[in-house]
Amino acid sequence: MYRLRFIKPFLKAYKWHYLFGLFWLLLVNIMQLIIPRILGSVSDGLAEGILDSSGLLRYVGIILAFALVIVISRFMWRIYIIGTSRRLEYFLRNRLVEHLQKLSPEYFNHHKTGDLMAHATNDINAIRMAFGPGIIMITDALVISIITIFLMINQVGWQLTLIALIPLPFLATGAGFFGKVIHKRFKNVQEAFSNLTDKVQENLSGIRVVKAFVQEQAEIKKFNEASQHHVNMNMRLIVIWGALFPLIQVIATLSMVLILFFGGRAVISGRISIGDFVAFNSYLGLMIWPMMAIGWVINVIQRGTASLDRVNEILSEKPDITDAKDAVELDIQGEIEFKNLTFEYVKGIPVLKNINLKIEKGKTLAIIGRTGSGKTTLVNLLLRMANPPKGTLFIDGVDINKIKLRSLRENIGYVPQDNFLFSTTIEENIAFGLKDYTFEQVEEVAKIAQVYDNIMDFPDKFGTILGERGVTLSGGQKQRVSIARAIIKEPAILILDDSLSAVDTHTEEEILKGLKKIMASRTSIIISHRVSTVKEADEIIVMDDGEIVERGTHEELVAQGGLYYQLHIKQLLEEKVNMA
Ligand SMILES: Nc1ncnc2c1ncn2[C@@H]1O[C@H](COP(=O)(O)OP(=O)(O)OP(=O)(O)O)[C@@H](O)[C@H]1O
Repeated sequence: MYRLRFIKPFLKAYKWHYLFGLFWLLLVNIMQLIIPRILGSVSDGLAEGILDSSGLLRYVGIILAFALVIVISRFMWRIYIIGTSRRLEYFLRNRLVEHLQKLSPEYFNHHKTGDLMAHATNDINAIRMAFGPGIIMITDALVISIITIFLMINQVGWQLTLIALIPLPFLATGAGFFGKVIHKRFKNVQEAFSNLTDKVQENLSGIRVVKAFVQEQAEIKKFNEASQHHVNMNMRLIVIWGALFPLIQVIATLSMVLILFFGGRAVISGRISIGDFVAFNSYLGLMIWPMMAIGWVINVIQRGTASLDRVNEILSEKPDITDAKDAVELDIQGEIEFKNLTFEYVKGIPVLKNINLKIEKGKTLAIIGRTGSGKTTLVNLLLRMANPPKGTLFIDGVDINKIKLRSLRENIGYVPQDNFLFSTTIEENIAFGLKDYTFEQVEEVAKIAQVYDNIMDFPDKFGTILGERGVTLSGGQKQRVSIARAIIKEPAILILDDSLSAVDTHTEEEILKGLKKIMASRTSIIISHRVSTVKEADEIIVMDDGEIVERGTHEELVAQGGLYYQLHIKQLLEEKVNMA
């Protein structure tokens, strides 16, 4: 029952739906079981010559009435059981996606998107099958076989019933064995499929890299291999399914043959009537379906439980970045302080070492440094995309771990290095997550970010829909839309992580000029590789291998003649060469 812990609330809320559905299902079963008895009586009546036309018509009327009730009942159980299983699918998928949203970026570094997509599709589908068709099959199989056996004994005695049922234990063990193999092979198919999804997803997201490195053929080959593996795994599953059904058929036929022989002899010797024989045969016919269902239902339930285990595993994953119990809502002013901050993603490998830094409210800090020196990690901690150690990072004097995540992130305007844009309109991308905004605001921030004119050149202007990852925009345009998205929030803290790298120095200057007004009243952090981007900042820090190695204003750092100075000279030379 522990397995059901996450879907318990749903099952509780919908128990009456299931019970109501089961009621109709049982009604169908009972009706189906009575019909053979009626057929038996008709046969006897006909054989004994005591049935006239009006009597026959009465029986026809009864069977028709039964058929009508069966039609209505089937409709009802389908609505109530299959319908409820579809609601379960909806409930579980929403719960899963909601939970995934709460997990930290680190979780997604360690779990493939393709796998997670497979959980959200295949696994949830398998759970739905278990809680819809699976429940129907089990009920059918149990109710029909138990009542049928009882009726068979009642009709022709236990000896003949026993003979008819001899093949059944073989069927049960055979189905059990096949169920196990099917489950294993199905798992392999699932894994192969997840691998396939992953490949497609990576290939489409990375299409530019694939093309630029002329790797189309190599990628197609890799995909074909994965695809072939998926087919092979499916073939192995088909083989076992293919063997299962004939086996069930053989066993069912064996029962029929036994009954034909022994039942026929009983009729000849007069121990049972022809009517009994007909009814008994119909009962046996009714038993075949549940028998066949056994093999199928074992598979469905096994798949369902395996899928439920996988989904449970994700749902049990505790989000590691959450609000502390005593977290406070903070109207952030923008003072930031790092105190002796040392941070490591992997134990024993510090990426930031002993960082001491204070940024006064409204000031601008620029960070420059080699790639991998820890610049992005610094802002990741500020956004709490990772947890900084206690007592090392403060905003307005409050330990960042004690600030409610929502109030922290709502007060930070962040332009990430990877400018992800959604496949929606430019306007919606800029106003992302804002409930109240005016179109004028969108236009204004687009102007500040120097992307307004570009947008107005598109036929649909702000209504232009962007492709996946904003493919209709150039790298620089994407960066500027991202900047507009960050500043429309009017955040207390603005962070630009290498956000001007794809624009030329002239546009950069224009953007910085536009941002100056915005930044005057906000605390800003600008990360860049370019001296031209950072030189106006109130303080510049130079990072190297997780440490602050130089700090000061542009003039001070140039005067120091260190790393910053060398970078400055190198970039000045580059500019001159470019202009020449
Ligand atoms: N999630 C992570 N898990 C483990 N190590 C990480 C993780 N993210 C970054 N790192 C490592 O931390 C170090 C600092 O990375 P970071 O992204 O902060 O550098 P950066 O200065 O921003 O580089 P760039 O200028 O290239 O963006 C690198 O050595 C990187 O490999």
